[in-house]
Amino acid sequence: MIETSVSRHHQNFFQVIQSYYQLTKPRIIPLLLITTAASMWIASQGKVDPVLLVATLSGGTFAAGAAQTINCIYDRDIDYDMERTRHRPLPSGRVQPRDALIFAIALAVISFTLLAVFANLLSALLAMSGIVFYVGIYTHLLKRHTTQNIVIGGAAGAIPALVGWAAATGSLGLPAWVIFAIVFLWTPPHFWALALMIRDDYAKVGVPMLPVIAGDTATTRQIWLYTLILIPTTLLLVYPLHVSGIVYAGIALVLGSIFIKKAWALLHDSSNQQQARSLFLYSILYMMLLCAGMVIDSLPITHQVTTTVMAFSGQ
Ligand code: HEM
Ligand SMILES: CC(C)=CCC/C(C)=C/CC/C(C)=C/COP(=O)(O)OP(=O)(O)O
Repeated sequence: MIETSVSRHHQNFFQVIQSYYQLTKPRIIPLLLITTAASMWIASQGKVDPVLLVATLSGGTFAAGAAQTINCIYDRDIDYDMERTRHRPLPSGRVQPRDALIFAIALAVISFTLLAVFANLLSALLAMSGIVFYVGIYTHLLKRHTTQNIVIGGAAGAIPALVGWAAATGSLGLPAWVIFAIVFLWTPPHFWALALMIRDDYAKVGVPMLPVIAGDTATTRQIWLYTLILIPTTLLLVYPLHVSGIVYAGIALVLGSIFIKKAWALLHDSSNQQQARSLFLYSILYMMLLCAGMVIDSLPITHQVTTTVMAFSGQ
C-alpha cells in the first residue's frame, strides 16, 4: 500500500474535503431525502412548514452520511478488493479510519441535534436507529453472512420515511408504515437488479449476495415476487388509508405497470445484463416519481382541482 501513504500526503484542501464528502456515498442520499420529504408532505396534508422541511432534510443528510461513513470504515477490507469500490477514500488511503470515525460521530451528533431541536425527539431517535440498523444489523450481522442481507438490511433505507412522518407529526401513523413498507419492498428489486450485473465482484470477496449463491434465475424470480407485492402496497395509501387520492393512484399504477413489465422481461431472460441494468435504473426513477406523485397529490391545489372535476363529471 505504498500508493496509500503517498496519496495521503499530497492532497490539497479541496481534495481532503472531497474525500470526506465521498465517505458519505453522496449519490444515494438525495433519494433517501425524497422519501423523507414525501412522507412529510402526506403527513402534513400538503402544507409543510419550510423551516421544518429544511431542518429535517439536513438532519437526514447528516444521519445518512454518518451511517455510510461507518459502513465505509467497516467494509474497507472488501472495498479494497472490489474494482468498483477500490478508489473509495479509505481503501485508497486518502482518509484514516480513525479520522473517518470522528467525522461520522460529528455528523451523527449534528443530525441528532438538528432533528431534536427543530423537529422532535422521536425523529432524532429514529434517525439514530437508522444508523445503528444499517451499521449493526446490515453491515455487521447480515451483509457477509446471508443472501437475505439486503431484504432485512433494507429496513435501514426505509427508516428515512419514518423520520419524515415523525418530524411532521411527532408520532408514527399507519401511513408512515406503508411508506416504510414501499421502500422496504422496493429495495430487493433495486439492489438485486444491480447485483446481477456486479455479481462477480461480490463473489470475489465472499459476500453472499443472492445472485452469487442462488444464481440468476432464482434472483429474477425473487425480484418478480417483490415487485408483485410492491405495486399493491403502493395503493394502500389510497385504499383503505385514504391519505392519497386519484392523482397518486394514477401515477402509482402507471409507474407500477412499467416496473412489472421490466421485472417480467428480466424474469424471462434472467442472464440478460441489459434488462437487469434497465430495471436497476428504472427502480431509481420509479421511487423518485412515486414520491413526486405523493407530494403532488397531497397539495391543496390538487385536491381542489380533483374535487371540482369530480363534481362536474358527476352532473
Ligand atoms: C440494503 C439496501 C441497499 C443496498 C445494498 C443498495 C446498494 C446499492 C449499490 C451497491 C449501488 C451502486 C452504487 C455505487 O456504485 O456506489 C446503489 C445505487 C443507488 N442506490 Fe441503492 N441500495 C440499497 C438501498 C437503497 C435505498 C433505500 C435507496 C434510496 C431510497 C437507494 C438509492 C440508490 C441510488 C439513488 C443509487 C444510484 C446512485 C448513483 O447514481 O450511482 N438505495 N445502491
Ligand atoms: C435514517 C438513516 C440514517 C438511514 C440510513 C439508511 C442508509 C444509509 C441506507 C443506505 C442503503 C444503501 C445504499 C446501502 C449500500 O449498500 P452497501 O454498503 O453494501 O453498498 P456497497 O457495496 O456500495 O458498499
